[in-house]
Amino acid sequence: MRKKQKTAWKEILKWEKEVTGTKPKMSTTRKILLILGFLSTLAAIALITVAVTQNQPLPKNIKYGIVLDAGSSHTNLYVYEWPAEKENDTGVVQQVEVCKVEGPGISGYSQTTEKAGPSLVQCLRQAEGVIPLKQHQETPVYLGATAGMRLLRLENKDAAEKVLSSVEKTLRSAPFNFQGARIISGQEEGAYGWITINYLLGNFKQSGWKKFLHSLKSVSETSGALDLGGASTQITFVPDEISSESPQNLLYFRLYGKDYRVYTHSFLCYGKDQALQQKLARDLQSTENSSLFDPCFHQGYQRTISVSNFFKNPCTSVEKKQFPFSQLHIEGEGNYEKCRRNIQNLFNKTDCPYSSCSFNGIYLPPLQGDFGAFSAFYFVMNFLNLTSDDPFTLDEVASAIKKFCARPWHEVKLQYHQIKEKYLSEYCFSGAYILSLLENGYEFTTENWKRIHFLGKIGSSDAGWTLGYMLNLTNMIPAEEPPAPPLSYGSYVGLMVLCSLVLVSVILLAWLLFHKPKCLQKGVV
Ligand SMILES: Nc1ccn([C@@H]2O[C@H](COP(=O)(O)OP(=O)(O)OP(=O)(O)O)[C@@H](O)[C@H]2O)c(=O)n1
Ligand SMILES: [Ca+2]
Repeated sequence: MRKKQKTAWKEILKWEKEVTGTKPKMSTTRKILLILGFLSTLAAIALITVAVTQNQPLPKNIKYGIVLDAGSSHTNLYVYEWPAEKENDTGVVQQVEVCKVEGPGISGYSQTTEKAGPSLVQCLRQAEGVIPLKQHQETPVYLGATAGMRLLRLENKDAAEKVLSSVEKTLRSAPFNFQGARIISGQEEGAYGWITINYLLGNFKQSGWKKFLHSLKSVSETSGALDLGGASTQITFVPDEISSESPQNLLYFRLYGKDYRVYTHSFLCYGKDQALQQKLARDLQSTENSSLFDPCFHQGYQRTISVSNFFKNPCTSVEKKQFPFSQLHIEGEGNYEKCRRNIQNLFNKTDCPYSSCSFNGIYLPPLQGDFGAFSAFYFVMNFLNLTSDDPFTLDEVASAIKKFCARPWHEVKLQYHQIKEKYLSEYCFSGAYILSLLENGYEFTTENWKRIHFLGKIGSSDAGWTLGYMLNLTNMIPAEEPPAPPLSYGSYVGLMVLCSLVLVSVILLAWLLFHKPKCLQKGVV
């Protein structure tokens, strides 16, 4: 190979000697240019190597946090993780584990309060397996209880305190850093749900073009949050203009250097389980015997409820009445229209002391922007196959629910035998209730219906209040935008490579122009 090359060179020299009649000779300028070119190439290579190696991100230092969502129907334990050095960035915290606690929500332990804490042990063990042993002690653990415990506190304060003590005892005995177990307010629940989805959607901190484009628009580009639980429901959004009519519904946040004026309201007793209880309590008022035909259950479905326990609940106690029977037999009729009319009675639209209201005389400013609807809004719509990316119209949704409600129970049960009977039997009611709440309660129309997005997860994280709660308690959302390098690591390296390539090309071009190899000279080619 080398021999071949040598011969080729000899040939070229010979040919050059023949053409020019002189020995090939390189001028001093060319020599300098050649050396310069060579040195520049070396410099460019060195520059890229240094950029890539010196600025490589350090090995990730992961932090963890645990939040238990003690809901009315059940408790979920969430484990979150984030890179320590990016703590204040938006969208860096993500859910890595969720564990559903066996049995009822903690408010379900009102008769056996000492068992509330131990019910959480299995999920705490699961979290121990996910988080590296050496980080257990530094991992914060929070428990927030929602509407189920708010109701228990109203019904029996002592029992509610005992349940909280029991869960606190268990959480303190876990190897993590216990940070508190408390009942959060409906306002907090709404606000943290709104923070969670906007954090996960990346709506708080914008960079580059997005920031520029958004600065041109006057409206705040956040998404509203609709949360439907078992015992309460929350609506939270940034209205177009805020009036100070109902200060208890307004919250002010400063996040990443921007002010947000947020409207929120939590309706206790309007979660889907308590709404059903309320509906049954009203139906009972006009019942003479122990049988009740219910249009919101499928035809052929039967359920028996105990009347004595029924009115202990603060959501139904106003309807309390003496009945000559202790058991009530409910029989399904499967009639969607009748069910909607029946549910409508839960929303009192007559009195409104403000410029506009949702229902029961509660202030609601005009709806604004997109909404993320999660928890039971998602569970129910997902079951009914109504959550596709190409959104269904309000009419399509109504007719799908109507069709589902009209199906006989034995057929539904056969098709969905894997689904818990409690859930399955109530999807007809829940579908109708969701439409009533959104259409009659909040007054969503055919037009703005398409701005509701039913979502279970955003990325790997569940939509819900827990992430926002942890972000707030760990001070992970700064009020002011933290200073950030103008370029990301990837863009920086890319730019270095591009500049180096341009540099080499310019030098090569200059060399070619000065050197003028024979092949580029006129007449040779
Ligand atoms: N696959 C599922 C899961 C849950 N549910 C129902 O959805 C409702 C709400 O669940 P969730 O959002 O978990 O409510 P909680 O957090 O328990 O209640 P709250 O927020 O009111 O305290 C409950 O009635 C539950 O039975 C459902 O229909 N289908
Ligand atoms: Ca909930």
